[in-house]
Amino acid sequence: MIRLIDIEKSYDNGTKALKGVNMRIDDGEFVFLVGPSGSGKSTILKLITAEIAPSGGRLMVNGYNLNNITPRQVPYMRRTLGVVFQDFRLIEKKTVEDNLIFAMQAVGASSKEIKKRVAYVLDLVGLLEKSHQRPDQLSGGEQQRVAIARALVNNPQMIIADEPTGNLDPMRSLEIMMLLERINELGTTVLVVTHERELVNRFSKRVVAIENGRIISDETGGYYNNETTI
Ligand SMILES: Nc1ncnc2c1ncn2[C@@H]1O[C@H](COP(=O)(O)OP(=O)(O)OP(=O)(O)O)[C@@H](O)[C@H]1O
Repeated sequence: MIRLIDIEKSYDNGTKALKGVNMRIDDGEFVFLVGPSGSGKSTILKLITAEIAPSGGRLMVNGYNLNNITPRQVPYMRRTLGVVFQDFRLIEKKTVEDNLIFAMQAVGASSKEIKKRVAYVLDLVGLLEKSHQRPDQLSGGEQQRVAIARALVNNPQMIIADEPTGNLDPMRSLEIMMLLERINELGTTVLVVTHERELVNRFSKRVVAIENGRIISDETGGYYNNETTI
């Protein structure tokens, strides 16, 4: 579960990026976070991943209180999150399979666990037959599916996807969103930051809209209409 209570964030140069944000995401939810450029979406994600600290308010992430988390606890907190980026961020020199194996070895998984889990997640994202290819031999949509598999491989409580379809055409974008929906149906909480109005409107999900550092709407299925400037 994620809880932001009266969260404020001011950057060193004085920019007030968040002005009293309250948001709660329960386990098992699927949430779109939308808003115009500069509204504070990335700031929220960076707070959740503990890349930056809030200037005020309280922040809880999957059982960790980020207001007083110790540096030693941060890697454990991050293991509860799987993060997916717009630009995939795969290791280009490693095969698809090796990208996933590397992520599991980093948390000390056994060879037996790795073998089983890697095959399971590659099958889930539909890429089992491409497991020995390198990312540069795959399409953008396939690379994003590898990145999603990697985010899932250590079985996080939550997937955070930051503009996951920003580099993809509409058809591939829809496929990626449907894959995230399926992952959510299997029990993982999903938070997706996106600009893509049409895509959001195809799914009847909770949409949290932020503008100028404040949440202006939080509704299921209904908000993301034409009057909003995203
Ligand atoms: N490191 C930083 N130092 C100073 N100001 C920053 C920093 N990062 C972001 N900001 C400012 O904070 C505000 C919110 O930025 P943020 O990156 O959270 O927006 P965003 O909604 O993610 O935008 P985009 O959709 O363009 O990625 C903006 O005014 C931005 O200029």
